[in-house]
Amino acid sequence: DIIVSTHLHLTFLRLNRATMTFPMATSTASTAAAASLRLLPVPATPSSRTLRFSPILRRAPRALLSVSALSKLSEAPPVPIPQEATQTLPGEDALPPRPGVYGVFDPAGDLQFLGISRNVRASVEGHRRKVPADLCASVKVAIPDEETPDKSVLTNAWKSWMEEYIAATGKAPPGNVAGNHTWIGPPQRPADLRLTPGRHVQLTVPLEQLIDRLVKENKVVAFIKGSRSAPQCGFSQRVVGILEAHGVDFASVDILDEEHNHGLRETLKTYSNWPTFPQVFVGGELVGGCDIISSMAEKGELAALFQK
Ligand SMILES: N[C@@H](CCC(=O)N[C@@H](CS)C(=O)NCC(=O)O)C(=O)O
Ligand code: FES
Repeated sequence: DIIVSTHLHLTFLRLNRATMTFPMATSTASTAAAASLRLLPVPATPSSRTLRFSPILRRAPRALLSVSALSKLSEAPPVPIPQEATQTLPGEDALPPRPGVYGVFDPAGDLQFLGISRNVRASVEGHRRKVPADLCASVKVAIPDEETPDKSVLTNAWKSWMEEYIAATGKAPPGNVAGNHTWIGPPQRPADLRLTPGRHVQLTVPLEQLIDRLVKENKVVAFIKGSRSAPQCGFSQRVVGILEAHGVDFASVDILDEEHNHGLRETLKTYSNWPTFPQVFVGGELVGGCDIISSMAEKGELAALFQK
């Protein structure tokens, strides 16, 4: 339910605080701290749009629905989060199950993470379970007036809080810095490719033809034992590790997946004239298996190979 992406580059928008409008896509003011950040993309919205955000005021749930300016991060009231997972979270007035932005603070009051969520309450609950308790002592929340706000409304509110924090401290919250997976976990790996939809579907073309198309349509393909996220053999695991460490954008095919790749294990040996797995193809040609890829990596030859 957390929709913050850590893979995309962020450019900050200058915020016109007098009118509380965000001149969209007009400014790329980035700070030194922002340069080291890889956070949310700037949504391509053509014109200015007015944000209507209100702070969560404890014991004043109606304030949620009033139309007022987005509270500043520094001024939003903190909602304490009980440390014990068995203790219930503060009420839905303070922590609503609604779309919004939130900042999580450690016991010293330092901001650890700024998030966007379609359900702020559920996200905070999730963090409380997964993140060490000493990072999660209180939360500040801003919920838009609309029940189902546009993603750009949330994104802009998040940016405004982030901008305020960076202006005040010169750095991003630790949990939002690229590579920190404490709060939103590591990026998902792409799924393994499958030659067929399943054994129930009768093939109308020979398997060789499917292999041929697959290795020609995908620049780099690794045929491995097991899936990319859970290789079933040390040789395959090693090759996946090397490709990932080099940031190679590659497709993987599990030759042990008899349901979707039935017959591939033997047919590929004939197709490539290579008796073992893994097999790495680049531009439709077999480069080699584990030994070859490992030695190329050691000699620093992989970058050139994958640039071709
Ligand atoms: N020296 C090989 C090591 C890989 C290997 O020996 N693979 C074996 C065991 S996983 C294999 O694929 N055997 C054929 C088979 O299992 O069908 C390389 O560089 O890739
Ligand atoms: S499956 Fe045993 S060495 Fe690869």
